[in-house]
Amino acid sequence: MKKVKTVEVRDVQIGQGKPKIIVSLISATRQKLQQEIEHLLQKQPDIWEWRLDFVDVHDQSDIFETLSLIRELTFPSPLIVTYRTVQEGGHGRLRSDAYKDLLLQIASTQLCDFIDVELFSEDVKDLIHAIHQAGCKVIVSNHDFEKTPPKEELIWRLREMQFINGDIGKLAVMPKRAHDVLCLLDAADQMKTLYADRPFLVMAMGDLGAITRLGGHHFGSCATFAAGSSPSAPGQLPVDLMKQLLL
Ligand SMILES: O=C1C[C@@](O)(C(=O)O)C[C@@H](O)[C@@H]1O
Repeated sequence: MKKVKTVEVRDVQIGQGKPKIIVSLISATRQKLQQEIEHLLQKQPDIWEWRLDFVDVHDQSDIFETLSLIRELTFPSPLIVTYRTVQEGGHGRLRSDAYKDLLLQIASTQLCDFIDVELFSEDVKDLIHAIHQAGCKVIVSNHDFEKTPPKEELIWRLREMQFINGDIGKLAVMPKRAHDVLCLLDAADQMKTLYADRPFLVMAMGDLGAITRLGGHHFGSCATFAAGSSPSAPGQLPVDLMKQLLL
């Protein structure tokens, strides 16, 4: 087994100890986001994710003000900003250049710790490098909302995420049968045993995949996503339930 570098943000060590619980914020307005955060603060998630594809990103000064507020309310917990594209199950419709510009603008604000970059985005390696230069860490992600690709493909994607220098890799698939869940967990276990030199996380979505959200850490997953006011992906459980049920 390789030595896994942990990723540290203030006093949160990702890749060590308990799996970190990440709560996804999906409200569409600043006021609702504020209410959502105030409600969730008492549940003490480890990490926050702002799903930027749920808001209108055309007014950038508005986005930066909202980001600044989210940062203030959630600090010192680590904050991830994610703009999930429609190709990967989100609402984001920006074209490639605008997607890259947006992520770089966000990174340069220094108001978050991680930016999510989709593995199959254009010039992904350069984009990751530029985000690093701007002082932000990168979660490289890939989502298949239709199916679970074969195990070898899943391992290839996880390895590629670290090869292109993401700080953390993240893979989400949709299982159609129980065997798909086993396939994902098997891929994670092999990744952990043979290849991983940094943290990664995997999840199978939907009810069938819920077990991967609750017990994925036994197979190498460093964190798990929980729902804020409502789930940002199928199968997410509310934070408090997740805390009670983690296996
Ligand atoms: O990539 C992920 C994982 C996720 O899709 C899930 O299945 O929990 C939820 C998203 O908000 C996050 O960006």
